[in-house]
Amino acid sequence: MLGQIARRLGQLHGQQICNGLNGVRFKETHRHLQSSFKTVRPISTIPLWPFSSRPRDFSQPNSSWSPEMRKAYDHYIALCDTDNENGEKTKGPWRKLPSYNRSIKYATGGIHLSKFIQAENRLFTRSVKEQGATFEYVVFVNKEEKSCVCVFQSGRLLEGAPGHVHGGAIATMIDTVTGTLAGYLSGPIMTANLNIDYRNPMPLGSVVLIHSALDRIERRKTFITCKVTSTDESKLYTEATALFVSISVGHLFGSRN
Ligand SMILES: CCCCCCCCCCCCCCCC(=O)SCCNC(=O)CCNC(=O)[C@H](O)C(C)(C)COP(=O)(O)OP(=O)(O)OC[C@H]1O[C@@H](n2cnc3c(N)ncnc32)[C@H](O)[C@@H]1OP(=O)(O)O
Repeated sequence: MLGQIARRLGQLHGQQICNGLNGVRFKETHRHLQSSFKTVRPISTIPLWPFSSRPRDFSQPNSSWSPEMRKAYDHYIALCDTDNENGEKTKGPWRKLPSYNRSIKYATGGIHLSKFIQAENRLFTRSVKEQGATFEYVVFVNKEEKSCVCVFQSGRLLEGAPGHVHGGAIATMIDTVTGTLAGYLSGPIMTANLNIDYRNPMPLGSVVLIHSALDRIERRKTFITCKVTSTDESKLYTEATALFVSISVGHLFGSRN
């Protein structure tokens, strides 16, 4: 099929050049030929796949981010790999993970599959288009320490108790961050158990850090601990433990491991 698409594109490409030559005097033909070559790209640069192959990373700074969110982001970005003045890479302990609007996009070839498989589905935390209205977050992992930190800014649509973040929204973020770490360390997983202690109410619109770390791995079980604090870490909002069980992809389609 790809061969057919390539041949068809090749034909169209040739037609465009030939059409440009028809009935045109030499000088004009020459000029036209030049402009044809300027505007018509060589076949090797024409994407054969009709869709964009670069998924959008939703964890990039945007105008809804408060100065505190941006400061925390810049702090961790400075601890990631950087290029120095000589163009050499300096290794940093942290790595920023991209964040897509469907988890299928993390799988090999998933970017393309997501256009066909239940294409309207969206990851819960990335389902609202209005920037800043719900979950603004970015996750950094530290491979050596088997830990991660998420900088999270809650939006106005996440209200629970008046002026404060809904406990379910906090649970969603804890599941997302601990699940991201478990998936990063153990491959495909699902949440089996999540225990949460809400210690202090979290003001709506505030920026917090969600720290997650590996506790232990036992057979198919990955145990993660989690603490949610203010950005200066002086205030503890929430504590949690989570258990993730490794699954085969078949598990998502009804078959047991
Ligand atoms: C660059 C890469 C980055 C990756 C970046 C990815 C980005 C993407 C971001 C999104 C990240 C969102 C992360 C959300 C993830 C969900 O929210 S998943 C949705 C919520 N979870 C579910 O719906 C799961 C429903 N439950 C199930 O499907 C099944 O019960 C489970 C959990 C898969 C386990 O079933 P099973 O495979 O048959 O396993 P089973 O033999 O029963 O148990 C295995 C072991 O676990 C234990 N166990 C099972 N359940 C429990 C339990 N509830 N409590 C205690 N122990 C248990 C068993 O006792 C057993 O222990 P051992 O005998 O080995 O000691």
